[in-house]
Amino acid sequence: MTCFCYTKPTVPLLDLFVARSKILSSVKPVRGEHLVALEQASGRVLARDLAARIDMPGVDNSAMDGFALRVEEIGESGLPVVLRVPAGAHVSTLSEGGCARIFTGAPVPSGANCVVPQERTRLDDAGRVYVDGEARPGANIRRRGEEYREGDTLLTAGWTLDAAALALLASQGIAEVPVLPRLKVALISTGDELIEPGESFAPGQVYDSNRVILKALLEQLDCDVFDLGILADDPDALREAFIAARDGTNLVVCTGGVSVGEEDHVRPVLDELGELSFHGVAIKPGKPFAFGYLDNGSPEGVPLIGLPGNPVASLVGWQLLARPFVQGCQGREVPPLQQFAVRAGFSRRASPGRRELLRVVLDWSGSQPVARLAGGQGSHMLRAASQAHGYLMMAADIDVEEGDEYPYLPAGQFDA
Ligand SMILES: Nc1nc2c(c(=O)[nH]1)N[C@H]1C(S)=C(S)[C@@H](COP(=O)(O)OP(=O)(O)OC[C@H]3O[C@@H](n4cnc5c(N)ncnc54)[C@H](O)[C@@H]3O)O[C@H]1N2
Ligand code: MOO
Repeated sequence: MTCFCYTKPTVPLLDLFVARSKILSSVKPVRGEHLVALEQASGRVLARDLAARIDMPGVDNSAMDGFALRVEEIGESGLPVVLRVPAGAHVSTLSEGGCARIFTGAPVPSGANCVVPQERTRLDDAGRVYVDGEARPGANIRRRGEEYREGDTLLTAGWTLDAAALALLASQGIAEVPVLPRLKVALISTGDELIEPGESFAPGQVYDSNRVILKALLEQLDCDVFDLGILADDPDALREAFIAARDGTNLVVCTGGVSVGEEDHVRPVLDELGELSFHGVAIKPGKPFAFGYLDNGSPEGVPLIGLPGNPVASLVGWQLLARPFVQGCQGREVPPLQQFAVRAGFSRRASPGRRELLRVVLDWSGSQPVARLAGGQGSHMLRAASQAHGYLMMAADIDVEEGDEYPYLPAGQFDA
């Protein structure tokens, strides 16, 4: 008699932080660099350290609209205005016994040692300036090079060129920036039940939500995404797609079909076309996360990340494991997980053998924030995930007690 035995030997699940260091130790940053125009550089990753070309500020200049003068010449009889210095003027010289009308950002004339804001001055009919209150040498003068000097490092290799970084480079007159190549990522959904948003729905079908958000998340990180669409639960289709995906890409990401049922083909096809590194992480949701390599003739192969099909498990697997791997491969610095202690506003039974990442909102109505469940916690329940401010991370096998503190992971850290 043939006996179908579904109980396979249990492979121990990897602890979340062990899985994180394992995947991060596999990072191989993209190589090569090219120049892009500053206005095309938003979100790109800097390929080399960049040094300042000019002192900042480039010249001693005024921090205020007012009058530049010599402190020691301030007296009862006032000072005549002998110069007018708007921003953009050349550096001039202040003659002895006079003061200069000056504007914010304008070069302070040599000889002057203080700028008095106009609100603290009076002007008489003869055009002489009188100072109210104290004036100190150096006041309201931004000194040449006080922020940094020519040759100082401005930004280091691996820096993400966000708005402030671009402004810094523009302030140095830099018009082109050396950046790393974009990471090329192939993206695949698997599942006979999946249909595209916008298509008409029949009971039993499921709209593919994972691919939509993964594409958006990869693009937010400035990856070049090759969207290979939805595949049937069929090993031949998956094999063909993996073979197509491994050529000319730096990474393959797929969702669904990564668990242990006979309709789950990711792991067997990966075993056939490459090598599994690990499969199964002790988190809920997100357990059947898989990481390995597809052979493509190169010594390293192409990394493959298999995310679970359940939508919240896919999102959590992305945020905690896939995203830091992508950042590392892009040449970016990978920040550690941000977490701080927050009180639970509920009690809950622990999940056996897995850390559970509860989707919570923070209630700030009291003196301290309290975490409340954002809604249903099933790994198929996207509504609570969409409304959550973050995750309260429960330890495996330890119940949550209302009023006790637990690590809280703000969701904002997972935004690009
Ligand atoms: N016998 C066992 N069954 C399951 C286990 C297990 O350990 N033993 N693990 C469970 C866990 S945990 C998860 S998570 C899921 C993940 O399974 P798969 O990665 O194989 O995903 P599928 O079976 O293909 O789909 C699961 C679920 O998610 C829906 N889905 C799939 N893809 C998408 C998509 N792109 N967009 C939206 N929804 C998607 C799919 O329709 C299913 O409902 O396995 C458990 N089972
Ligand atoms: O990852 Mo699953 O239940 O842990 O969704």
